[in-house]
Amino acid sequence: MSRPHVLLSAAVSLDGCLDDTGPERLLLSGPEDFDRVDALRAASDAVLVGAGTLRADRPRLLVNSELRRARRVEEGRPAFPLKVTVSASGAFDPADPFWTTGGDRLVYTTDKGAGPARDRLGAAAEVVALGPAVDWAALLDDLGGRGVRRLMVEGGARVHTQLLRLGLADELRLAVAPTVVGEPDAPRLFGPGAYPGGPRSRMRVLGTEQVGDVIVTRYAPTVPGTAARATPADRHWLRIACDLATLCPPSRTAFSVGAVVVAADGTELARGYSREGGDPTVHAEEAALAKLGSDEPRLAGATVYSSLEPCARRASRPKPCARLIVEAGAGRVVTAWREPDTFVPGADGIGVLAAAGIAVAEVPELAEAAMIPNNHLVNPGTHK
Ligand SMILES: NC(=O)C1=CN([C@@H]2O[C@H](COP(=O)(O)OP(=O)(O)OC[C@H]3O[C@@H](n4cnc5c(N)ncnc54)[C@H](OP(=O)(O)O)[C@@H]3O)[C@@H](O)[C@H]2O)C=CC1
Ligand SMILES: Nc1c(N[C@@H]2O[C@H](COP(=O)(O)O)[C@@H](O)[C@H]2O)[nH]c(=O)[nH]c1=O
Repeated sequence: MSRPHVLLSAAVSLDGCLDDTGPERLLLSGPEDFDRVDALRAASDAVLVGAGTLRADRPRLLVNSELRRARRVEEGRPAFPLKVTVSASGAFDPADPFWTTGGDRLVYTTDKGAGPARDRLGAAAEVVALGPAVDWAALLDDLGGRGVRRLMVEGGARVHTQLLRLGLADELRLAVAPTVVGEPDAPRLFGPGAYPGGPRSRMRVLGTEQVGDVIVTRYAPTVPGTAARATPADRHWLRIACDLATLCPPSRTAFSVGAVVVAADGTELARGYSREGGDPTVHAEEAALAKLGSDEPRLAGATVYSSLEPCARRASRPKPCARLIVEAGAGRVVTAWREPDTFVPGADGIGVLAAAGIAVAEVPELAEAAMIPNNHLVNPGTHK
């Protein structure tokens, strides 16, 4: 089931605070920036805040522009995005404007929190219990199942911190306001703890703009996931591998494949594609790995992204790519497309990797992109 695109949105002071400690909500954005936020909400299927933000800010979380609401309706969408919140306690005040304005509302909570939440909210919201604890991956799966494609998360600190730490955010859109809060107890955007890749890993900057007097920067995570399910950063690297496949010299007797090797801190180590450099039989993963010394320390724990499942048997070379990956010491493979029977019936590169203890994540949403440069070779009706 596909999860929504998760956009973390926040405004911070120059010292990284989301708010001050006073009773009034601190407006870090100016009018132009609040209008940018309104446009982002209008482009989202759902907007989420934690219960702490509901208590501190009493937000309405509406699309304020009438024109934007009208456009949504013209497109066959509800005027307002779904409003979502998360709570363990289920302690809500039904008089808060979150529950009395806008469109549909949804609460994710624990088995324990569901009773109090239902008692207090009645018909104002649907309450979903996710077990003894709220598991963010399950929450995103559930939203995906409801047709939510774009989720905008508007904080607060604890919610942003968890989504970034878990590698579940596709993008962080951060407005930095020209002000310093200076209070030691003011809430900071990200709390202390371990983040993917550690402090030396760097996100990608997707773009930056000045909006009124704030600077808005868009960041995307780069650190590979660690589990059998692909993360947003994994999909980014795999898209690059699929793009590389389009660079392959054409062939009627071999697949066009792209590969990227990425270290555990999100640094790209090498990339390659089939028949790169005029070698008529070199494979993408082989070409990428050949650019690294066998003593490259970052290979241990690296992830190999390959548009096609690494090969398990080959006629032209002694070692198939699945074996090369095992011998290189990489810990994980992410791939878009299982090898069809076109050239090697029953090839099971994923099986070879799994037998060697390598975690394999498949991203079937990108299979079509991986197939495009191979359309002349495969009949889509016969893919396994
Ligand atoms: N400048 C900006 O852009 C923004 C600023 N803010 C500021 O941030 C501050 C609020 O941040 P914060 O206090 O961290 O609050 P959050 O909005 O992150 O909410 C935290 C609460 O959400 C619930 N929650 C979070 N994660 C889970 C989970 N995994 N399982 C179950 N429940 C969960 C809990 O609710 P419960 O207690 O009910 O169990 C928890 O207490 C305010 O000062 C606000 O003004 C907020 C948004 C944007
Ligand atoms: N203070 C602050 C933000 N706070 C966010 O805006 C929400 C309230 O929106 P509304 O219901 O429309 O008033 C609030 O709950 C919090 O998520 N956002 C920003 O872009 N910039 C800011 O300076």
